[in-house]
Amino acid sequence: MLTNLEHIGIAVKDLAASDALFTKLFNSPPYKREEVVGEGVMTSFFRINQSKIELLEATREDSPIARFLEKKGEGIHHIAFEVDDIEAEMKRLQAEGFTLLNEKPKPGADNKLVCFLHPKGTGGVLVELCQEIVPKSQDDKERRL
Ligand SMILES: CC[C@@H](C(=O)O)C(=O)SCCNC(=O)CCNC(=O)[C@H](O)C(C)(C)COP(=O)(O)OP(=O)(O)OC[C@H]1O[C@@H](n2cnc3c(N)ncnc32)[C@H](O)[C@@H]1OP(=O)(O)O
Ligand SMILES: [Co+2]
Repeated sequence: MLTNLEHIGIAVKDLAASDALFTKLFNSPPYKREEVVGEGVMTSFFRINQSKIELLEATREDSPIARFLEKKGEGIHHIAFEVDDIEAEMKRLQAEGFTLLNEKPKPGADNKLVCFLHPKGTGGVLVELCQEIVPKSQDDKERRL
């Protein structure tokens, strides 16, 4: 089940310059920076109450962000939804005819497992599903309660 709009991803050319711009806009600095090597990105996260904005800068030429910037320039790159069970949701969406861009959940930023849906099948919007990674010990503890 999709439970929440988790974040909006914005592709930027220069993370330092965009951090400064969005800090002014939100009147609040980013709460973290994190590199996701598998995606070829450096991210920066802002929180506005319940809402989260993810800025993404490419760290290599074959990164999806580098390709997007080349073709479309800076701007909204994807929207991400929180899900309670990512594997079940991937199965459901595939059965509904959506194209998954990864067969298995993969590591994202901010302690999440993620999966992307091809924008060609989602009205031209790149959609990310994400599920929080629960530390094994905490998961076990919750099961015992
Ligand atoms: C930080 C980790 C994680 C998190 O935790 O939040 C992230 O957010 S990582 C974000 C970066 N990673 C990804 O985007 C992975 C998924 N993306 C992809 O697999 C590819 O980018 C893609 C969507 C399959 C496109 O790749 P490719 O086919 O190689 O590029 P093209 O440029 O040829 O695009 C084909 C087609 O799709 C349109 N397109 C591409 N990107 C987007 C987009 N972000 N939103 C909407 N549409 C997009 C592109 O315009 C092309 O259309 P046509 O020109 O009409 O053919
Ligand atoms: Co994202």
